[in-house]
Amino acid sequence: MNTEKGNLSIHSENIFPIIKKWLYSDHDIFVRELISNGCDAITKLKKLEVMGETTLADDNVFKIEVIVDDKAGTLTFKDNGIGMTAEEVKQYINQIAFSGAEDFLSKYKDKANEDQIIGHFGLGFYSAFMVADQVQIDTLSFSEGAQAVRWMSDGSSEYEMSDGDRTERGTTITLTIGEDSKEFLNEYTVRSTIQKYCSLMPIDIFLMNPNKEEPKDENGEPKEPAEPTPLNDTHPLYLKKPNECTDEEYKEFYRKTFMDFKEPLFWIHLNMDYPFNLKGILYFPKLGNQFDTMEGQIKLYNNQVFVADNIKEVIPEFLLLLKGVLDCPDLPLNVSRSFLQNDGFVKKISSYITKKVADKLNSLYKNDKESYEKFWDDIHPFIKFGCLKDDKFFDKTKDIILYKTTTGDYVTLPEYLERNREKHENKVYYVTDESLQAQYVKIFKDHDMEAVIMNTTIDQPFISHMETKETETKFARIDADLTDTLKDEDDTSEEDNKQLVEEVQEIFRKALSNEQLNVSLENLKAEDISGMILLPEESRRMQDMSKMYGMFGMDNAMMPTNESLLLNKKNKLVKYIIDNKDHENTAIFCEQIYDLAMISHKQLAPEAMTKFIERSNKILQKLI
Ligand SMILES: Nc1ncnc2c1ncn2[C@@H]1O[C@H](COP(=O)(O)OP(=O)(O)OP(=O)(O)O)[C@@H](O)[C@H]1O
Repeated sequence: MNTEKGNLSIHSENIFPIIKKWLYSDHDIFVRELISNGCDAITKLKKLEVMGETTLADDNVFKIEVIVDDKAGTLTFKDNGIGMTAEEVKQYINQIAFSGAEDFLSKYKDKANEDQIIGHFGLGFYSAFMVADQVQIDTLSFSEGAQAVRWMSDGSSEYEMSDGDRTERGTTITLTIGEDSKEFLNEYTVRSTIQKYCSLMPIDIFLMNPNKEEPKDENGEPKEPAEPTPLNDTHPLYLKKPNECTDEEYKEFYRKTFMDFKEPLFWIHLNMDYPFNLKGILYFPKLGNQFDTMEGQIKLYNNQVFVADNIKEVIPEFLLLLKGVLDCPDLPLNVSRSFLQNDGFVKKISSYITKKVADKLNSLYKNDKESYEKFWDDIHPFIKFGCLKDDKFFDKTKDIILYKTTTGDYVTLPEYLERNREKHENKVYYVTDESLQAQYVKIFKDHDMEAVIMNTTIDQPFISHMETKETETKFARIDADLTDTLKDEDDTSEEDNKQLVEEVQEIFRKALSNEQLNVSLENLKAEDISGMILLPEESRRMQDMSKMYGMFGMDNAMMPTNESLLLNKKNKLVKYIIDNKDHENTAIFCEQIYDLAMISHKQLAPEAMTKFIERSNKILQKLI
């Protein structure tokens, strides 16, 4: 063939700089594009062999080699696939590849980042120019008597084609890396890029570096080179049938894929062929400690080619808290994200995944309740978040939501309500901080009562959600009010009691110099409790909200607190105060009782704490 020069069918001379800039954020995807072209070329040849169209040598081993040569300034992708004839290069590279790129650019160039297409599928061969000043193709078609072809372009929309000298079937694509993309001449960068995009591709990928010093043995002699190992796993576990996979294999796949050496709790193997093709494994990770934010990672693949992490248009948001791999060849990934969001097919996939997750949780609850309870502390934030986000998920899981009680066991809401019906009907008492509220928990325990532990960030919105769904049931924090169970009979008449309360309130207000203080009096069964702070549930929720949102600049101190001091009429100290209003010790008793009640309600402010310590010391000294 004579050397042929031509013009690519691209209208704008400036197309390369535009696309380079536009794709700047992840221009490493050219690695994925060129390697997956190599995989396709090999897959096509395999198919031809199956069809009897060609025979392969007995020692034929399919592979893709990536060669980083920093001295020559090149990065090379070599496959032994189907190859191309001169005609095919003209058709596929000069026309299809470039017209594809032009089409891509005209569609997306104005949309900038906010509407990027998912993972830039469809960019193909052309993406090489994002990093290369020059691209050379050397290819030899599998067809008998084919002539090798060389094609070159410097990205200026002109190309040159001539006979090539490749002697083995397949294609080599050599990129002369441009000045501002030199990182792709670094073996480590190339390796991690291949691992990012190609770790599950179906053909073995090897990385070579001809400039690497040969390893030497202790005598300084060159060592026998180690057998090269591929960078990828060509048969990812999710392709196997679930009943053929062992627990160890699932754990191993998890470790390898997420570099997480904590064992996952359990997993769901998705394997669907109809009405759409979806395979994958979702793992429920173990939370490291309570401070770990739940941050999952769902890797999306298209026929074993990595697309992107955590695409919330395809995967329901709450599932992004899990870790997993999903491979869906049917997804229309070369469209914009906003299209995906509104696509009925994508919605079906997403609700299928949600259903599978709910089914798995239900079957675990039914068939292995012991493990389910054991996992609960790790999985509950995820389930609760799912309930808040997705009504269907809530409907499917509402009966298997557990509540950890202060007695240490796990119960469902109906179970809790049933076993506490006598003491407080339709009311769930909860603890948000076990150590801070220890005093209240103790009182509950002393009276054979139980509260549930709701101590994570998700619990407050979850409680509100439950109250809208289960309108009969009310939730109250353990220090919100006093149940009748804690009170003893009181034979004081209402009128007398009212008067007494007013008197005691006056004494306390004076002692504490606090005219706003609300005091109430009850006959508590536990005599040794002098006082408790009660804060109505609604007021506390308001306070919490204002703390959370900073209440639009509103000063927290301006929020009415509505806290009230409940005094125990049966307690000796309280009795003493009532009988000795004017005694010199009365004020100090009032202050101390108030602070003690406050301490088991919330943390004292620094100033109050200092006073409390000083006063406690003074009281002790009086005992000498
Ligand atoms: N390594 C290769 N071996 C054989 N043919 C190739 C190779 N690379 C590219 N081609 C041919 O060039 C064509 C265009 O490649 P390009 O990567 O631009 O698009 P594509 O692979 O068809 O689709 P996509 O845009 O999804 O990557 C391919 O369809 C294929 O026929």
